[in-house]
Amino acid sequence: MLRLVRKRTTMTCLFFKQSLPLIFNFSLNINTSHSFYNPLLSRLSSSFLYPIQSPAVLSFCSKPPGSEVGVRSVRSMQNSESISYLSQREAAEIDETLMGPLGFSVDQLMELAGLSVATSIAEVYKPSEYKRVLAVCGPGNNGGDGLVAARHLHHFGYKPFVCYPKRTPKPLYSGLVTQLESLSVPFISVEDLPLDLSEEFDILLDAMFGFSYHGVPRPPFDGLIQMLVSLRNYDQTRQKSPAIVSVDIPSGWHVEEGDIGGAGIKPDMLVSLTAPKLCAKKFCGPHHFLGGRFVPPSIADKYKLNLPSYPGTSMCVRIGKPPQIDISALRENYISPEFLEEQVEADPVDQFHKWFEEALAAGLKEPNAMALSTAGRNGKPSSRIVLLKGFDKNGFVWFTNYESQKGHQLSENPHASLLFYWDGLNRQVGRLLFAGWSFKLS
Ligand SMILES: NC(=O)C1=CN([C@@H]2O[C@H](COP(=O)(O)OP(=O)(O)OC[C@H]3O[C@@H](n4cnc5c(N)ncnc54)[C@H](O)[C@@H]3O)[C@@H](O)[C@H]2O)[C@H](O)CC1
Ligand SMILES: [K+]
Repeated sequence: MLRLVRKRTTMTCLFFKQSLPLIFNFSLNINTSHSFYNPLLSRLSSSFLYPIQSPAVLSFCSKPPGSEVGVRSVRSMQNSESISYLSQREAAEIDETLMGPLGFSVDQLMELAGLSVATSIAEVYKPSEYKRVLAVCGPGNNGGDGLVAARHLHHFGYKPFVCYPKRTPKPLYSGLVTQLESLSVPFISVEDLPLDLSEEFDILLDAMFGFSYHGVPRPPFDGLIQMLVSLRNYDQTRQKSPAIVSVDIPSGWHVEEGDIGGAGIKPDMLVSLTAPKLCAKKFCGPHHFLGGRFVPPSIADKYKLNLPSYPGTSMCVRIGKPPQIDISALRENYISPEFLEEQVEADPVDQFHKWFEEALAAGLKEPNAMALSTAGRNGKPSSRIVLLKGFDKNGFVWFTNYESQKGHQLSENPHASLLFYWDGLNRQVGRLLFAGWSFKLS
């Protein structure tokens, strides 16, 4: 268990007098040539080596020393071997108990299940890349989860489509359909589905069958399942094929034995609800999530459920390890407006002010967070994130503990660098070089 201890200590404001100009770095639009970049750099760096004459002490603040105020524990993710799996009978029994003695309604549980599915998808597949979602919904509650998930995905910024060939004539289901229609979510019949699903959709949400499935699939679901199976087979060569996300059970799989025969759906993501069913042991896709954050302790105790805890207010939690990622393949294509030399403010602080206001207006999280790099007498650099507390023509202000590593390093070597990274604006602003720093007041 990792224990994070946050201490409140004497905070002292360090003020760095800006002695040297800012250099603005920005992400390059890969389609645009930025011939202004070098002249701009050379212009800005021409005064780079001027030594500071008299470091000024300008402003300070300090808080009284306090004691430890917060202890937070971080629970490590349980590994998938120790997690509980339910038989088909247990899953049905839990469902009945929840909706009987425990006082839940099916509407409530379905809403929470569908929301869990939508939030799991949003954790892995961003709408900027995986926008078009086809929810293929079956006749039972698994299909209802799919309808609810489609609604939430719409609100999360996806473009959902629904294929719901066997509608259940109950108010719960017709209500879910009406809600989707009121959002103009298109319903597509099986006949109108494109032959090649991969051309039209980025995510295929498999909400056909859950834990009550038996036997072999009857039409039209046999054909729909086959479409998902063949999609995976023939799309191997494509650069990007749609992600298949299964709700609770990969449809067509035996609820306990899994993909008997090996010719079934191979989802990329499985969202188990309440607890994984036995077939989930056979799931070998990269993303296994748990949803359905409504299990009371009496159920957990009775069925000896050993499940990962949900973080914070999340409606879903990953089971097992996240997939291995090829770090070298991580690459964003930054598309930014052109930034021309004539648009640059003469004073770098004015330019910073302009960009800082843009970062604020864009609603970025903590735009005042900046990497502060310092090195002590031994020349070994260290960086950390600190919060900017103010700036003007005279310098940039943040608070730090005088006794901290950075405090010590700055007392030995007054040179430091600041770097702001404003993701969302595709912009980083740095580096600010300083010489001269203030001393604590109290
Ligand atoms: N407690 C929870 O975890 C909750 C889970 N939810 C979801 O509900 C499903 C289980 O729902 P249920 O209605 O019992 O069953 P299914 O959706 O699996 O499907 C039943 C439906 O399918 C038909 N059917 C069965 N076998 C076949 C077949 N071989 N071919 C064609 N049709 C078949 C059957 O006749 C029924 O009409 C669970 O997995 C979760 O996804 C709740 O939403 C919330 C509580
Ligand atoms: K399913």
